[in-house]
Amino acid sequence: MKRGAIESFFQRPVPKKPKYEANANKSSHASYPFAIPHVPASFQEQLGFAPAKEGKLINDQLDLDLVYYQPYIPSSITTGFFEFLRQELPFYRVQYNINRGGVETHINTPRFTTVFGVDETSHFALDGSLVDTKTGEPIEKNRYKCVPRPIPQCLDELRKVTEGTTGQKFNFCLVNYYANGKDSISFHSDDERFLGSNPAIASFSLGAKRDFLMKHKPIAPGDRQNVEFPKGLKLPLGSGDMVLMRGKTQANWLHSIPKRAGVDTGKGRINITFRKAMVKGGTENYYQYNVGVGVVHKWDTGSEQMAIFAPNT
Ligand SMILES: O=C(O)CCC(=O)C(=O)O
Ligand SMILES: [Fe+2]
Repeated sequence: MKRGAIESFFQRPVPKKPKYEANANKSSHASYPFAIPHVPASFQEQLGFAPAKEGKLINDQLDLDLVYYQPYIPSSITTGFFEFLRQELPFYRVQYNINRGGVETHINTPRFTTVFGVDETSHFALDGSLVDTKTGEPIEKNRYKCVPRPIPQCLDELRKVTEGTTGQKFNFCLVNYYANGKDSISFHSDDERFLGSNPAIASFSLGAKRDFLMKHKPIAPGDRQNVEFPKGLKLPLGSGDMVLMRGKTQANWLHSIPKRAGVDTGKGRINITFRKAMVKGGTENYYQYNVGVGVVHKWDTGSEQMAIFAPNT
């Protein structure tokens, strides 16, 4: 053995034992960089008890319509489910250029992202191929520039439970991983036309607690003159919580997860949103901004961080 090799062997961190029993079954698809295990059977069983608490309506402000579940996912599985998803999903750190008022700007998305699903015009057949929703025939080869990915079983089980609770249908699952307090999402609304009017979005939190800020969009002078400008909101999203945003919320409110410094900011947080895209532009948009064209990252259990995924290592 070469000198150095033995040292690095002993210095290599020992992977932590996972907090769950692995499921031997996996979701596989040509579009996945690697197979994604099904949710452990014990988690699946516990998901049957969701929502763990009744949702609280928050609709006492102008144009705001939220249901806040504190928590939605049973607390018995939140830590395990967080660790499972962090370890088993492919993640990306997407970069892109935008043109803001003639100025070309390079954006480094300040969090890890991944996305699964396809808009209403197509769906996945059992063999994993895409078929046209109206005709049931295979879609034309050039329908998408991106390669849509089916929602893996481990997220699809949560989607089904969420559809049951909310009475809404979802065909997309977006996942954010905030590695620490430096990762964030700036104020925005999910009001793209491809979601249709008054979209319902179910947004889950797992892992570290992070503040979710909401503020009303500016009201044009002369518009709604006799209404008081609504106060902002701060929801301290904890592991297992779910916020359902619906009605006029996206059209009128912005939301963000700001950067944070100090205690607890070294811990990771996963956000999962379920949405429904109506047209193919939604599929192109979601893959462009949440998968992109860059390298795949996967959780490294030894160093306990996202690492560039190299097959067969
Ligand atoms: O992380 C969160 O709670 C919010 C994520 C979000 O707003 C989004 O992905 O559009
Ligand atoms: Fe959002």
